[in-house]
Order: sequence, then C-alpha cells, then structure tokens
Amino acid sequence: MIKIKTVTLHHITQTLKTPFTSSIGHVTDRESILVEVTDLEGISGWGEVVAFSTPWYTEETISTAFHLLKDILVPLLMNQPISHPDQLNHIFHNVKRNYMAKASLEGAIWDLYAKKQGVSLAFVLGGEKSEIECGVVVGISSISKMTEQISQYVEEGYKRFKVKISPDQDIELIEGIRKKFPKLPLMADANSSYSLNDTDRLKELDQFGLLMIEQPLAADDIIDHAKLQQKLTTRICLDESIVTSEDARKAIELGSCRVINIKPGRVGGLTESKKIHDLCKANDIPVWCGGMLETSISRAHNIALASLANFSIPGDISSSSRYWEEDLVYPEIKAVNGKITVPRAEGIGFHMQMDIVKKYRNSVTVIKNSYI
Ligand SMILES: O=C(O)CCC(=O)C1=CC=C[C@@H](O)[C@@H]1C(=O)O
Ligand SMILES: [Mg+2]
Repeated sequence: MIKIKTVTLHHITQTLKTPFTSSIGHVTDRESILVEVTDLEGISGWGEVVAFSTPWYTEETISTAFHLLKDILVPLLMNQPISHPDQLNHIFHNVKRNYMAKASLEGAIWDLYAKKQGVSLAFVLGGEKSEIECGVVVGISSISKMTEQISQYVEEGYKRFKVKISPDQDIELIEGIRKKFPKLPLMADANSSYSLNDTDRLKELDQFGLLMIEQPLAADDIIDHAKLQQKLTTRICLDESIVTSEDARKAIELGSCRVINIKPGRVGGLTESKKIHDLCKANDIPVWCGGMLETSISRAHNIALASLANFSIPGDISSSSRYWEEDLVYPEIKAVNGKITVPRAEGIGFHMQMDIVKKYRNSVTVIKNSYI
C-alpha cells in the first residue's frame, strides 16, 4: 500500500543543445516540472510534466499543469491509500482532460509502486523486451542541414528517422532525402499542418515509400483522417488526435489510421498507454512511443513502456545527449547502435542526480500530506 507523505514539484529550465522546430512550434528553453512523490517509508517515485511553456502542441502548459497538480490533483490523492497505480484513473475521473498534469503524478506513483516491490517499471507494466530499438527526430531546417543531420544519425545507428514536414517544405525535402538514402526507414510528421484540400499533395508522398505520415490533419480530427487514409497508400499515424483509449477505439473503427503514436503524457499516463497498446494489439495496429523533448525521467518511463510487445516500431527515444548537456539521471541514457537496454533495476532503473536537478531548478514546492 502506498501512503503519500509529500509531493515535491521541482520546476526546472534547461536549454536545448540545438533549438527544435516543428510546423507549429519552436523550443529553445525547455521548462519541466519534475514530480517527486515520497511515501511514509521514505521511498520516492519520479514523474515529469511534459507540457510545453505555451499551448502549441496541446492545450496544456507548464503553468496550467502546476496549478492542476498543486490545487486539484495532489490534494485528491493525499487522503487515499493506493494499492495499485491503475486506481488513479478513477480518482482523477471527475477532473476533465489535463492529461499531462495527471500523467506526471501517475508516472511517479508507477515508479514508486515498482520500487516498493523491488522490481523494474518495465516488469510491472508487463514489458517483454530486454532492449528497445530507437528512432530519432530531425526538426525543420534547410534541406541540406536536415540531410547532414540524418547522415550523422545513420552513423550513430538509429533505426528509424522522422522528419518534420509542412506545406512549405515537404515533397522537395523527402525527394532530397530519398536521393541520398533510398532505403532509409523514413517517416514524416506534419503536426496537423494540412487539410483535406491538400489530398493531392499528400498523395504525391506515396511514391517515396515512407513508413508512415504522422498527424497530417487537424489535431482534434478523426473523420477527415479516415477519408484521407482511403486515398493514401502511405499509412497514417495519429498523434495529437488520440488522447484516450476511447479515441483510439473510434479511430480504429473509422479507419482513420493504421499506426498510433503513444505518448504517456498526452494520454494521461501509463495505465491509459497500456490500454491503448492492448487495444491496438487486438486490432493489429502497431504502436510506437513518441517523445516530448523530455528529461530522462520521462525517457525512462518511455523505455519501460516501449518494452511491451506491440511497440513494434522504434519510438522517438533517443540518447539523452541528443538534447541535453547533462543528464538528470545516472547512468546516462544512451542509445548504442540504435538500441537501449531496458533496465532491470527497481522502478525507472536510473538514479536521480539531485545536484544537477538543483542546478537547473527555478523553484521547489513541497506539498505535505495534512492527513497524517
Ligand atoms: O522527443 C523527441 O525526440 C521528439 C519530439 C517530437 O518530435 C515532438 C515533440 C512535441 C511535439 C512535436 O513537435 C513532436 C511530435 O509531434 O511528435
Ligand atoms: Mg507528432
């Protein structure tokens, strides 16, 4: 049984090694809230808010998540003995959406739950793989710079390559990459920058043998995606449109996609991620784990999640050094020849480096359980 003593919110800001640009947003300084849940025995579990500083990817921000955690979600948890992390979905049931805020706390409870049993997070989630294959994302810049970046990542051994596209830079870019790398496992993420009026343009991408095209249409759409999928031979992968397992069920039923990207933050946590994974498995829809330019806390959660069987496509889980000067955890998270070993140590399997957390910390908020 988990009895919470304190929840500590560490608000940090790190500067990305190189700024990240997609069709809808540009990130240079990455704010995060690290959520540390400590129980009465003094064991700590860690989670992370992966919302951005502004609402360009989803509606949540670091500030809205901080408010939700401090004033709503943490108080809801304080008076409840928790026997399993799946209970959080029920406890948070009357709080609409705010999935990234919920996921941060839920992730910390999953870590704590695994630690208290002395087993790994991958084990309690039902993971089967001992190592996962890694993909990498190349943000929008000039075609020559993007091709150069890809060459470097090919040398590093990454197994799948994702480029950001938009109506301003798509066919020419993919054609340029394909000339240099005809067989590269390549995909494109449009971050909802097209509409059905662009169907002919998107059909032109079919000739390049992409693994999939991610979220071409509106962030809240599954109807138009179904119409588009009928016209494309390239598989559509949904990201922004899927925020619950119910969304996934409806999208699968409508034929809106043939692949789903699961990000625990986007869907409210690991319990819901597992549900989507299981549903997709039953419907022969492969899934992969997306990234959020996150710290190694979420990266460690993602590694554990990606060890489940139906994560059959390499996810956006790159080395920590891809974005960060220093890793918040030890040992450093590193892809070797495009693979990361799933840790067997208890919980997330990595140790927090508190001196580094403190170095990047703007503020710390400790919420004590007043019921004990
Ligand atoms: O964390 C990574 O390496 C991948 C990040 C990434 O591609 C994304 C993060 C957040 C929003 C988007 O721009 C994009 C995505 O949509 O998957
Ligand atoms: Mg995406």
